[in-house]
Amino acid sequence: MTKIAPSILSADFAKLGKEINDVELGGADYIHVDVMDGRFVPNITLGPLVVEAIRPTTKLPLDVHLMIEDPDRYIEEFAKAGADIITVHQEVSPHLHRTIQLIKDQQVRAGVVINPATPAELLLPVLSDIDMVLIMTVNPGFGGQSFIENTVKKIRQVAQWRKEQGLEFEIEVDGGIKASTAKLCSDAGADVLVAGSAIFSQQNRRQAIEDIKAALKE
Ligand SMILES: O=C(CO)[C@@H](O)[C@H](O)COP(=O)(O)O
Ligand SMILES: [Fe+2]
Repeated sequence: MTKIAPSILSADFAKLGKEINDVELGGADYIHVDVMDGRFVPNITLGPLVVEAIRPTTKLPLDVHLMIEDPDRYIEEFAKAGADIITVHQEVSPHLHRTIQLIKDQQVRAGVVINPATPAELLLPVLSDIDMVLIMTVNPGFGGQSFIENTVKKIRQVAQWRKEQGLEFEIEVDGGIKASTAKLCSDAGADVLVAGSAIFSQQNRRQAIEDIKAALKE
């Protein structure tokens, strides 16, 4: 069953706990937390203190997407704050095995993210070491951007490698996911769909989540 991970980047930050509760009751599977440093990406969002503050508000896994330079420096802090999954960008992780090990040392699920212009082949050396591959379907930094269709072939490629190698990592996609793009990704092999604006821009979050799930069945 395909999972839905609402991205709180598009939530009302003045009432984050309530927003998280709303999507949890609406059928979300993970809570996706976008951490941006104003360097790797132009935007600045939140840090471990906010992760710690939202941790008690939900039973769902916190899926922490680090869009920061030098992620190794902050992995332990995010883990202690309550992250269940930490994903780091390939583009800022020159010692990827070491970074993955740092995450696993914290008993947290480890994932690697690639930008739309980063070739999927760069994941091959670490595929057997990770719990998640996150394929960006927009350039990271902001919510509400348009889906880049050219990324779908990378989802298919990673899903094929997973099958050939008998691996079990999840494939997550992030950016521009709504009812019309969700099925493309899920048909290509994505197991977890991150959606920010498509869910939080709607008054009825349960309906927004159900609309995405319904589109997968068409
Ligand atoms: O990581 C990011 C953006 O960099 C995402 O998680 C966005 O928050 C997704 O927002 P939508 O494209 O779904 O509005
Ligand atoms: Fe994200």
